[in-house]
Amino acid sequence: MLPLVESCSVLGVLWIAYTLYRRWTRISISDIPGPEPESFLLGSQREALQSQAGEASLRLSFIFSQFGHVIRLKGILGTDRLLISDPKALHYMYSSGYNIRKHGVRSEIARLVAGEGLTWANNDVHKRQRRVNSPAFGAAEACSYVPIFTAYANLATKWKESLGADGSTVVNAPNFFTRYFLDVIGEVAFDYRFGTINDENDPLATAFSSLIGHCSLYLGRQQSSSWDYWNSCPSPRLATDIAKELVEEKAEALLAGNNKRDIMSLLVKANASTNERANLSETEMLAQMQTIMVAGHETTANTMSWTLFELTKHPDVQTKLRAEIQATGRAIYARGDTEFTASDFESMAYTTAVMKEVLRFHPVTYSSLREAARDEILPLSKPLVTKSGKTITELPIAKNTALVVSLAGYNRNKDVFGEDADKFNPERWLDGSLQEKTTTKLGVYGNLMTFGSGHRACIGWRLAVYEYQAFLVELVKNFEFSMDPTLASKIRREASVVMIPTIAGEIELGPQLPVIIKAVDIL
Ligand code: HEM
Repeated sequence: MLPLVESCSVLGVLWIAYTLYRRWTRISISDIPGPEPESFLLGSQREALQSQAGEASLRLSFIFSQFGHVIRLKGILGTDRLLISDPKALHYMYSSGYNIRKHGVRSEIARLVAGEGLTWANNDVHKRQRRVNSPAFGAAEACSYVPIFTAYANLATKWKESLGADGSTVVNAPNFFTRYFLDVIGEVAFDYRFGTINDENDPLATAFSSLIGHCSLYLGRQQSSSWDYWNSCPSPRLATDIAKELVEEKAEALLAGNNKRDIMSLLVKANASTNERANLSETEMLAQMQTIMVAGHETTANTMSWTLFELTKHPDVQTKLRAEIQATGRAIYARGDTEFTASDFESMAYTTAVMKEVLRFHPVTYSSLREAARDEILPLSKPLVTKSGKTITELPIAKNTALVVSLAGYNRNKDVFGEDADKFNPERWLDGSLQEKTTTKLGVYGNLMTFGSGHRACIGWRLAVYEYQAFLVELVKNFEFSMDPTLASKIRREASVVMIPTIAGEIELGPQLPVIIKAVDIL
């Protein structure tokens, strides 16, 4: 047997030879400009994980704006990956089906958190799962949930009970919204009452309530060992057990001819009418429910928190928004109704503009990781100058190249959203300039990448938009929002699984956004 040193030397030589062979024979992206990595071992990973959400992409996009919106980043052990916010490249990627697939690492994380559901699946399995899920997420279904959204949003008036002598109080927005949006998704998805708003101790709510919010602070920032991470997570087993009972209950209701409209009942129904080879197994069905809970509550909850943050910074926007909400409210009253409907929501141009601007400026899912399933050529919107001085309009990439899609970077691309794309300005959605600028269509809402694009775009986006609007309308109708300026400057866009507000220096305290609220006289 060879002594250890000699064995290691042989292995080392083989590894170097293999690396050189790969370098000579494969398409290389090493000529694409990018920042110097912090070290060979970590590449730019630490910067990407420790800086604020989207910051790396926004800053780097700015630095390399003369080269276009594709940047090479170093991963661990010298591996290359591309950070992309170029509209044409993204359009190509998102219309390439599974040739540009979800990255294996992201699929694995999705499997650990939510099981083998939609966010985990790839290729034919994803296609099959998506087909069964789709009927539960159509436009009509989303509209039918508006009364539920409005009823829960109404409960926010409870804040009035805690106003102090000066007529104001401070609420930590993310804590509040996480509980509210969990209750809403419980009802819409399962027809199940979690009761977290009233601090009822429901076991399923406990299992879900912080699955992303709390755990992802660990996962995203890698501040602790994976052991700490799993210790901090609520029991996925418990969630599965309860989901199992619910699926059985829905199946029995379906057999008894009881047509319920919650997502799980619609899913059970769609599955029952799909032929056996194309339907979901029991494990897959349970994973869908876990997936919907995970994907569908922290996203909307944090979007609502970032909305309040912007409203505190822009009192003028708040005033204009409230005026439109009150005017629409009066029109609803005049026709003899009491609640906003989906078509009332759609008629509110300024409110919609504010929502789109928040979704553009604060995409809570700020990046997405893909990989090329085969050698590809990415078209570019603008010519890119490589490090060796070549100008290219197409970028060849090798099979398995990791592609970091910067949703945040694209949403602030000046070629798409105008020269003031770095500013929060709802008016851009009303002055007509965006339509003229936009050449490449992406996304499912407002040409934004906030809900992703293509065959893996957010399946719950319609539902999310109505839910978001119901809460925005109710809150702005009832309250005025402001913030202590010393705290406002300390708010961080924390790069967790979703973008969470925290306070600089107090990250270990979890999500924080202390907003001062005051009751508004309802006209
Ligand atoms: C503001 C709220 C939301 C935002 C910003 C958001 C964002 C996204 C994004 C960006 C993706 C695509 C990720 C990728 O490309 O890999 C996605 C996928 C997904 N979203 Fe949402 N989402 C929101 C709300 C919801 C809601 C309310 C639900 C369910 C009720 C939901 C369920 C899903 C599911 C199941 C997927 C996976 C789709 C697939 O892979 O086929 N989302 N979401």
